[in-house]
Amino acid sequence: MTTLDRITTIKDLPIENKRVFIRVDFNVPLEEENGKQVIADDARIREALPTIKHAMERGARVILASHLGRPKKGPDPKLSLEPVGARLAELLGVEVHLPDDCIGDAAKKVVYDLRAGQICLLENLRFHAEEEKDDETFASQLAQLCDVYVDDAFGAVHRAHASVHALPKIVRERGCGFLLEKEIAALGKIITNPDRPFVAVLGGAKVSDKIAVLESLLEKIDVLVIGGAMANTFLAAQGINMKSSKIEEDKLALARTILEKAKDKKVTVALPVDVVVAQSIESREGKVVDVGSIPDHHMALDIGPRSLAEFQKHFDKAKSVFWNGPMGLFEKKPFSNGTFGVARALADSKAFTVIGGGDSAAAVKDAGDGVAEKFSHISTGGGASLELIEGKKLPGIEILRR
Ligand SMILES: Nc1ncnc2c1ncn2[C@@H]1O[C@H](COP(=O)(O)OP(=O)(O)OP(=O)(O)O)[C@@H](O)[C@H]1O
Ligand SMILES: O=C(O)[C@H](O)COP(=O)(O)O
Repeated sequence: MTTLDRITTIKDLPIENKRVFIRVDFNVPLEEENGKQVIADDARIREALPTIKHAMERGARVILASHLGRPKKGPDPKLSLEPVGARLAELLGVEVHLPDDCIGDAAKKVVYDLRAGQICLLENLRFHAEEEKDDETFASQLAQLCDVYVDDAFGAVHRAHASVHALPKIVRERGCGFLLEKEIAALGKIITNPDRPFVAVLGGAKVSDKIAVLESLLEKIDVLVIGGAMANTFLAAQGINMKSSKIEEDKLALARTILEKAKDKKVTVALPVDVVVAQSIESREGKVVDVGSIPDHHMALDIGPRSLAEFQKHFDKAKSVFWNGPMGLFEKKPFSNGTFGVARALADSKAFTVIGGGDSAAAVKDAGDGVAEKFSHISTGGGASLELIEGKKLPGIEILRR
């Protein structure tokens, strides 16, 4: 359910002077520089600031908790939240206390010493395997730290993990932060009550990752625009020889079924008419060819300019757009024009534009100054936004309802 029905927002929770546990999603991309872990994109930290600031200003004792990466065997220094704490301290201009564990005496000591308006960030929740098992004992150890629970970790609400599910189940005073509220409102609007025409733009690497979302979108949209490696499979399904392009052979029949369903539902499908090809993903330059004329030993790595112009016609008429997945190998310059072109075209459209996280959100930030700011909503959740669009009930949201 994509509404805030029966969910209390932080504004209405009794947080003054209380110990308030805020589950955030600080699972940020890291890069190693001179042996140190450096944050490559701090968007998820910035997006959580309104909730954190609100709690501090209202005199709460703020306990932040997050996962980072997927540690397999207990604590891993490379996945410590310490660099995140340092960035947060810079952004807030206050000290952020960092206990070296999220439960037990280390955490209790720091949390119980907090005064009103002070803040701490617990160490990576996934250093305990119990987090991903939704373990109730682990959740009760976290519950010992707090009086009030706030979930602002949209990127993690599709996970039934202890800090997003078992914990709020046992904390009576619970609700959502401003980011979760904003995400539910924007994604909810686009799937429950979109202004029409409603255009979905899907791309990325695999059809298999997006079958469920594709099928559910077909019930709601007017136009389906497909690009990226995903389009290769659809073009091959129509009998086009994609030569060395990345395609999913075992999804050709499924692609045909989706195209038939789209026809039944009167959904217009727009596929690339030209592509940028090269002999390898390492090639320094690409060549634009029509989709039916890909030379031997060449692969499609981006959509071409005519495809972009065709897609643009749909964007110009659209009133709502949902975009997930890049149009090509956008990380490499010769193959980035299609993705950046779609980003700029959507930024300039008058439609309500929503990006479903992941690579497309990163691409929009690289597309040029001011492009990202022009989107109506860029979700901080990849998997979570897709599952919400599919119409699934997400455990971290449902558990907050009264
Ligand atoms: N034609 C293509 N050939 C090869 N790789 C491609 C092509 N088109 C897109 N890609 C690659 O697909 C990857 C993105 O695919 P993915 O399905 O993961 O996208 P996403 O859903 O936006 O990301 P996330 O899973 O992080 O939410 C990018 O690394 C991109 O370079
Ligand atoms: O980055 C994400 O999509 C969220 O933080 C969830 O992370 P996960 O896929 O490792 O559970």
